[in-house]
Amino acid sequence: MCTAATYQTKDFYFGRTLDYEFSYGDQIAITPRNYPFSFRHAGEMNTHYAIIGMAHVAGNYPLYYDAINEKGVGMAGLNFVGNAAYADVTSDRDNIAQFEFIPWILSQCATLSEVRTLLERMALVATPFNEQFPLAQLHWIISDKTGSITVESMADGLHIYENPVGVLTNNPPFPQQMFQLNNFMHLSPKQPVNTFSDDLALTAYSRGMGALGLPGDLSSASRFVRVAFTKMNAFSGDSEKESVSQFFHILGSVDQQRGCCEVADGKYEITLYTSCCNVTKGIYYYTTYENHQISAVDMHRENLDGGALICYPVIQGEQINYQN
Ligand SMILES: C[C@H](CCC(=O)NCCS(=O)(=O)O)[C@H]1CC[C@H]2[C@@H]3[C@H](O)C[C@@H]4C[C@H](O)CC[C@]4(C)[C@H]3C[C@H](O)[C@]12C
Repeated sequence: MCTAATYQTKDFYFGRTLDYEFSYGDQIAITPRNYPFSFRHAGEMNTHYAIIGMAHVAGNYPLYYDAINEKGVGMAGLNFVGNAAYADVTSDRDNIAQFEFIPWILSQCATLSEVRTLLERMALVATPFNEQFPLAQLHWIISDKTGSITVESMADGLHIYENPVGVLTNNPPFPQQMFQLNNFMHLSPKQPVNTFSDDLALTAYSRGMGALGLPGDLSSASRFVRVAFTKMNAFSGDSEKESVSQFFHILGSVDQQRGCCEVADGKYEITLYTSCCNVTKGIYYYTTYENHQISAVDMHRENLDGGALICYPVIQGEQINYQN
């Protein structure tokens, strides 16, 4: 399972948890402006906006999981297994392979409004990267500081939904996730008052009772409600450190601990990494399951006019700050 979220303070933040039982081998990859993209059905693109994100790099190609561009747009792909379906190539569309979707959008859109325009003539097609990497069944959240959309390519076509809550998890399809929030409209960060019955002396005997009923399990539907509640009520100072810290706390609400979600005998899904991008400033912060210290890569500390990928390894292993 995975969860993505946005957060606005002075700057705009975008990130995700990547939950799985194994890692594909990830790196923080910066695609500079003159890296040549060769799209399978949509031609060559030799100059474009710079991109930073988490990727598996295969044959010098950045297979992004989540990324932002230098203009302030963020995008993440999350599992949508059993529901994702990709189209056949047709002559009247921009045919973009599923693995090209993040580069296609982030290389040329400076705003969410430009994303919407580009999506009008795009089809997500079933062209795999290679035999080793078959199609990933995903859906996507795309955001800028003005809002978010969800993109779901299904058997009945490409769906683009406004995403007013700015979060995404996995199944079921997005309209169902949004609808189920109706069931939780009574939740509140404030203490409840007794509306149950005037004839009973019911009291709020503990802090936090306003959110009694918030689902605590790791299912995708429950994580959607939990992260939506946390994000919509999250409050922090607007400095960089306060914002980044608060963002990791928001996604911490859906953290997956090894042992709680068994996917096969003795195999467990865990939060492999959590990212938090300052989209405004082009900084990719992350923590991993084994390393709670926040690490960061700042795209603007690199020469973004280059033509070769710039990659940083994911730093693993707890960094403990001994005080004596
Ligand atoms: C496994 C990842 C999604 C994690 C997730 O959503 N887990 C939820 C599990 S569940 O549904 O709730 O059960 C996805 C996110 C991005 C994906 C990768 C990116 O799409 C980039 C390439 C795309 C290639 O087609 C396949 C390899 C790949 C490198 C993908 C491997 C894998 O499918 C990734 C890493």
